[in-house]
Amino acid sequence: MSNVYVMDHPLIQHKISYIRREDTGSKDFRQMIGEVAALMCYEATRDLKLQDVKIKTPICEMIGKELSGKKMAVVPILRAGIGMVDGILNMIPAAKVGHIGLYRDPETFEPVEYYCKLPADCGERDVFVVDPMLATGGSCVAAIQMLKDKGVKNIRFMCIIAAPEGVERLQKEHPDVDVYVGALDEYLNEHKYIVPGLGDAGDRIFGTK
Ligand SMILES: O=P(O)(O)OC[C@H]1O[C@H](OP(=O)(O)OP(=O)(O)O)[C@H](O)[C@@H]1O
Ligand SMILES: O=c1cc[nH]c(=O)[nH]1
Ligand SMILES: [Mg+2]
Repeated sequence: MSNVYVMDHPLIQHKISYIRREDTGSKDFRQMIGEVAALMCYEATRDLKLQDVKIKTPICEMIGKELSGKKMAVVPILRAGIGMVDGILNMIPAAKVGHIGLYRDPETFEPVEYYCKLPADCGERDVFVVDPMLATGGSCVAAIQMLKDKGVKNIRFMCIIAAPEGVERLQKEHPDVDVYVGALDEYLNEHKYIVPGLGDAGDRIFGTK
């Protein structure tokens, strides 16, 4: 079974409360989503492997450390996932970026695929799938399956707010995928929105409602 890490860092909690507020406008919402993503990326990369490297400072030679693992890619689930990309690239500038377009059908709540463009070598990369919201889990389960179908083996999923129902489904359908959650909320309402949540993340990032 995969691991689920719920963030307890005070800065992350503080910023999530700010974006939850209904009176936070798109400009601040977008900025905070990026900041939370960067902080979560910092927490979610604690286990990256290091190797020794010989370097020379202006003073002397020394053995330093450098990342030794596989190359990485970040894959946002469109649209809302786009809001997390820059924050993660600030931490991992060499990561490549793939895009998976899914929207949730408002009647059936099932994900509908409309776009997929991934780095050609994504099968050789460790992939972070990112989306601010994990509600029923349908979207992230579908996105992760699309990546596995392209040969990606090491996948992590990062979201800012999750419902327990979605986490359970994701763990059941992809037990090999570790999950990084900014805040674990209470339940889904009759429209499958997360309660208390923050509303529709995509609309709030892009100002479309
Ligand atoms: O876990 P689920 O029940 O699948 O719901 C979560 C999905 O819903 C939202 O996307 P939405 O369909 O609103 O698309 P958008 O990002 O274009 O707004 C959200 O960003 C997730 O992708
Ligand atoms: O609460 C929710 C559920 C799905 N998508 C969102 O943007 N918010
Ligand atoms: Mg949306």
